Amino acid sequence: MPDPTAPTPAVPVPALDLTAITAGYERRPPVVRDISLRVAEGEAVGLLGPSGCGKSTLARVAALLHRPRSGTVHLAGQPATGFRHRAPRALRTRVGVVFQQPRQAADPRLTLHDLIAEPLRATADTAALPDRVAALADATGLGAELLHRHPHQVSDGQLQRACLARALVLRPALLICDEMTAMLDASTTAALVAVVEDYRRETGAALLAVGHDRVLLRRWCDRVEDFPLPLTPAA
Ligand SMILES: Nc1ncnc2c1ncn2[C@@H]1O[C@H](COP(=O)(O)OP(=O)(O)OP(=O)(O)O)[C@@H](O)[C@H]1O
Repeated sequence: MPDPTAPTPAVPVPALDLTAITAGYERRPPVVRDISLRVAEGEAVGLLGPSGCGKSTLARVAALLHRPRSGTVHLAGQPATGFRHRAPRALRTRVGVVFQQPRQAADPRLTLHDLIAEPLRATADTAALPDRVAALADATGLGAELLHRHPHQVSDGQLQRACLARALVLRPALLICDEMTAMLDASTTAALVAVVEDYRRETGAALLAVGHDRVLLRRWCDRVEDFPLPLTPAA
């Protein structure tokens, strides 16, 4: 007989819980229909699918950058949808995102240093800024000289390193990599994957990695899902 006075074991709270997400653009038909996906605390999930199937749209919903038409997003058990405008900053900063095209993502007016530092400047934690930027530049393989350059003065690979450093600067509990390595050569891909793995080992952060490369995602992730996903959340 189970002991009724025994404490109930804590139910693990997923890092990300997307439930019945439908999302699209303007008045067009939705590109994501009734999709659910759960990423457990500390888990790395790969999301595979052909071009145009809606993976990036779902990733943007998960990153709280695109408002779904219906469905809910929970981050570490906290509802992150249903707000009148954007989700509160405290929720948005729990997620770090890296996109495929660093030139579209990076503000061309900022030096790489400021690109990395900017999210931290908006917090009360500015004292940590020099050390955090230096450590991330080091981890991502950006030499000090590169940090003074602007995006047009560096290669795509160098800019993507800076974008990854920026995504990690607030130490997110969930990192979303949307085709992060699609434009990169094999050695830069390996270097950036290693940075993410080190970060996850150190912090226990969860990962949602979106891409086309099944071999890479299989190697990188605990679980790989094909898009469209099952209509019920993964166990
Ligand atoms: N800002 C936008 N405005 C209008 N339609 C969009 C927008 N972004 C994406 N779409 C459309 O939504 C659909 C899904 O796009 P999405 O980028 O989510 O797919 P994807 O699976 O990530 O593709 P890829 O692997 O090529 O990046 C496509 O038909 C695309 O044309």
